[in-house]
Parts: sequence; C-alpha cells; structure tokens
Amino acid sequence: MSSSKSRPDNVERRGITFDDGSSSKSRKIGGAFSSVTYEDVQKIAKHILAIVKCRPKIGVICGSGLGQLAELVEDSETIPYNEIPDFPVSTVPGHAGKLVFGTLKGKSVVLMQGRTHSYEGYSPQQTTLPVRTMKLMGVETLFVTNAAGGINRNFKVGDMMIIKDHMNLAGFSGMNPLVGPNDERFGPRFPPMSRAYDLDIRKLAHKVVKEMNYTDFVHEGVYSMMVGPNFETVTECKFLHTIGVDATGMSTVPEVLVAKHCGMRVFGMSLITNVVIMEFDSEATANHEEVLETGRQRSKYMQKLIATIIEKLDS
Ligand SMILES: O=P(O)(O)O[C@@H]1C[C@H](O)[C@@H](CO)O1
Ligand SMILES: Nc1nc2[nH]cnc2c(=O)[nH]1
Repeated sequence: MSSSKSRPDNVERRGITFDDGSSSKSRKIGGAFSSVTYEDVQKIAKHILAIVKCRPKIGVICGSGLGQLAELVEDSETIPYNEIPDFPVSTVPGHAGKLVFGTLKGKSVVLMQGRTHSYEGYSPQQTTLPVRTMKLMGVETLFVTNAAGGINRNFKVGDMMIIKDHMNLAGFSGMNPLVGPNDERFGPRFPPMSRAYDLDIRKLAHKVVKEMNYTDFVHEGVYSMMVGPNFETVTECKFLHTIGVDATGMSTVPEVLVAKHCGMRVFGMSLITNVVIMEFDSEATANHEEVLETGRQRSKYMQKLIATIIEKLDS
C-alpha cells in the first residue's frame, strides 16, 4: 500500500493504469480517492492474526475519550496501530491508537482504542481500512461510538444517543469511502443504507437501557458527520436542527458505510459531550477539552451499557 509520501500524483483515474504499468489492483489512486485494495487489507488482517490468539466476532470502535472500555477486556492482547504496517495511526488526543483483543463479557472482541478522521489528512478509504481489516479477521458485528455535539434541544451534556440513522453530509461533497473501483469481494456496487443501524440490536439496547435505569439520559436519534476539524457555525447548527439531525460529529459515517457494504451488523452510540451553540451572540464556544472532560466523567456509563449489550447479544 502506498503511504502519502509514495502516493502517485501522476495517475490516470479512469484508465486505472499507472505510469509504471501497475493497475489499480496493486496501486492507489491519488488524493481523495486514494484506494485500498482487497489484497492490502488481506495482508494486514493476516499480519494481525499471526500475532494474536483471539479470533474476534465483535468489533468496537471507541471514539474520543471512550477508549477506557478496554479496561473491561479480559486476557487482552494489544497492538499499537503504529506497529501494524500500513495501518492509519491516530494523531488526536483522546485516541490512544491501539487494537485491543480479548474477551468482553464472554465474547471475543477487538476494540479500536481511537480512530482516524478525514480531517487528520487521511482519505475515507484509509480511515475505514480498520473496518475492512476487522471483516477479514472474522468480525460480524460492529459497534461504533463517538463524541458528538447535541443538536436536539432536549439533549444535555453527558447524555447518550443510540444512533437510528445518519446524515452523510460529508458525502454531499463526494467524500465517501465507497467511491472508486468496487471490489465485489467486499460487497456490492450499490449497497442499500436504509437499515444501516441494526434494528434487533437497537431493540436490545433499549431493553438494557430500561433494565439499567438509564432511560433519563439515553435517547435515540440521527447522527450527522461534518469533516471538521472546526466545530460548526451557528447557521450550520440551525441547518442541522432543521433537517432532523440530533447530534453532530466528525466520524462514524464512513465506518458504517464500509461495514454495511461488507455485510456487517452495525450498532452506533454517541456520547453528547457538548451542546452546540445556536444563538448568534453567545459567548460560549465548543472545544476539544470539553469533549474529553465529558468523556472522562461519563464514559463509564457508556462502557457499562455497551458491555451489557454485548453480553446479551445472541452471537
Ligand atoms: O472520534 P470521535 O468522532 O469520537 O471524535 C470527535 C470528533 C472530533 O474528532 C473530536 C472533537 O472534539 O471528537
Ligand atoms: N462536529 C462536531 N463534532 C463534535 N465532536 C464532539 N462535539 C462535537 C461538535 O459539537 N461538533
């Protein structure tokens, strides 16, 4: 796989033949369409499986400040992202950048302690490479978590949201990990997304929320992704509110697109780390420190909830 240093500038996108005679199967298409081949992912998955004993069926992506879920994993085996050839490495505080394998409530899992984001300079294909790697390692169900700003006026800082759907605003500008040549070994050219977030797991989550007496602070709603890294303007927040978005962030959507494309079941949750500003003259501003601080204070509730859902999951 080519790194950004070796990424070819001089490529012909449509012909998919590069100046050294190689094809798109073995080389990347540059810029925003930088692709990752099936063989690239296969190599990474094999490399990891040669290191760890665990054979995970469930994957969990831990968002900003949510990586402490790893503390609940028993018999853990850890690999830092920077020790995996060609794996994208997290550069943001609150994202430890480690794969943690082991047993969570009796289930074989792999946790991503932190993710990468498009705003770090990675292509959508790179930020979602870990999801495809999980798929080729045998993962069938993906849990995605994130820190998000509350757009819904009923949400308070520290609340949580079960994601029932998403709005791919980044996709409106063409930023979609499924753009580029489609490899049917991953999934179909035109995958449906109307049932992206698994209904059975959402029903189970609501049952668990009731049992744990979390109903006062766990909601269900729609997540949207902006590329970032800036937080939204007042007008952008008003727009998101108008179109029916409940929480906004800078991740998750590309991972869900790729997971659904390759046939995984998906469950998503947001921790509302801040409420967005919708008054033009407000003195308040969003900041990453508040996001991390809310994570520190509230992530244990999210961890407990996710661990219990995983425990009660049918497989
Ligand atoms: O990885 P997630 O989506 O949890 O991180 C959110 C979005 C930005 O990376 C960061 C902003 O504070 O938190
Ligand atoms: N885009 C966005 N991402 C976030 N991540 C945590 N809070 C926010 C927010 O308010 N906006």
